[in-house]
Amino acid sequence: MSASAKSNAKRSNQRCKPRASVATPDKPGLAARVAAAQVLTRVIDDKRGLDGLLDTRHGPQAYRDLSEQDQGLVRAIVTTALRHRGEIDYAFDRLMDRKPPKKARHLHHTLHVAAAQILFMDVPESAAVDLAVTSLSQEPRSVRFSSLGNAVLRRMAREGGKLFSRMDAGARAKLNMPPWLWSRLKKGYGQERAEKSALMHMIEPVLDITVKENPENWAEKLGGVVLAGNSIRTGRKGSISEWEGYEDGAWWVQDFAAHLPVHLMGNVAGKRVLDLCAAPGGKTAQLIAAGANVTAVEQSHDRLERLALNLKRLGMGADLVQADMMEWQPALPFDCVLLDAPCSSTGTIRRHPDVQWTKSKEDVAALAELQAAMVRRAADFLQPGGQLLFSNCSIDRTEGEDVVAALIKDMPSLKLQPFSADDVFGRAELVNGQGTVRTLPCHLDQVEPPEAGDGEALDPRAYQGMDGFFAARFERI
Ligand SMILES: C[S@@+](CC[C@H](N)C(=O)[O-])C[C@H]1O[C@@H](n2cnc3c(N)ncnc32)[C@H](O)[C@@H]1O
Repeated sequence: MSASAKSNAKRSNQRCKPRASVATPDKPGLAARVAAAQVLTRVIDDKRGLDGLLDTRHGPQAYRDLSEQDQGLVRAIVTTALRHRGEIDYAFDRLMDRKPPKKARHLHHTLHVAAAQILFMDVPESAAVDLAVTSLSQEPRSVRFSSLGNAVLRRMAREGGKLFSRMDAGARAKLNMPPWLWSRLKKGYGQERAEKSALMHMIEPVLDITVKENPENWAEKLGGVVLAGNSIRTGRKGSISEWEGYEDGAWWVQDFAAHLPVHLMGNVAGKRVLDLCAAPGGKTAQLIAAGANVTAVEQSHDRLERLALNLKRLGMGADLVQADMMEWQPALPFDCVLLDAPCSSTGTIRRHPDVQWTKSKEDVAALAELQAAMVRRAADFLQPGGQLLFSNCSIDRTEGEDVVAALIKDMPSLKLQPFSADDVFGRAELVNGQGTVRTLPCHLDQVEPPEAGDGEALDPRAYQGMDGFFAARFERI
């Protein structure tokens, strides 16, 4: 071969080298593991939310190309890896003699995907190890780590379970929370409630729904229990569109905690109610079901569309406005305003274990400032004597109690109307000394699981707990 042909062949070989992240999914189960590592990379390194990444229209190509069954496997692996992230790091720290470079991200995420299966899932360990090592050896950035991966994962399969034998459940759960969030919880609510909440984060809960009417009837049909009012804890997880009553719009998914703010507004029948930051519309639906005339304001076009579709399924109507509430101006003041403000969503970690890895204390501080500005703006939309309900799904006091404490000091036109246990179905533990409602994942931990039906038997802990939420009620002077 001539020198120039050799050099052309070399160039062509270089062009043909497999590009980063293209692994040949030639073994059963490999494509799902490759996709799981990609999704985990986007959550941890790019701080992207899991819901968007596991969307069958917008998720990464490697995920969208999978069968429905493999997509389910990816979801299970990634959520397990996120729920147990601290334990997995702890195990690797003890089992690796030589630490790989921090920037070896493909290696890092592939090992986490394998460890989630080995330590916490019902997957044959040999398959989890073999597929991880194949994935490493097919990826140019990681090929040099494949024997290291093989050694550490085999060791994890042999010794991983024993590493935790002397650690109590609370200490294990604490490992799985980023240190900043753990110290906020401990400082805010004490060691016991912080540990119990961390434990709840490790279990995916069953779904709660709110029904338009006949809660007892629906609880029986869906194998659940009535928690209070129209809120039902079903005995189920999974694909809701196949459940009885979904098509007919008899109910919508809403955690017990998320259903409280509208309940706390009292009787809204016949009142003009402004629902700010309204999508996807669980609280809009509650307000309409309670007989209010609702104007719902939402900034995001896509999310407003989703709200409209949700109301359509429920056979409900409201005035829908796409606007930034900080700019919008209504023609007339309202009797009541609900501001369910954007927040860090740290109260929803049980259902969204990515949240604690995508949000930071800087995000919390910025959101708390935004919430304070939003409450001030929301007060302008009320007539004198009108009621403002401010809520969000953060478990950080910075976004709840602290916002309210500052408003009490410097906003004389708003008077806090404290809640009592009677406002929350007699549950005194949900009302704090400030007179605001503070729920935590460790609350509502005595729910009687429904009688076992013929469906999948669930961990009884999946029936306990609730989302973290905050709610404060003001009167406009
Ligand atoms: C926590 S979610 C609301 C959940 C909703 N209330 C429910 O119960 O289904 C917050 C919503 O506020 C919207 N939002 C954020 N900033 C806004 C603004 N300046 N004006 C109007 N909506 C806003 C977001 O797009 C998001 O849909």
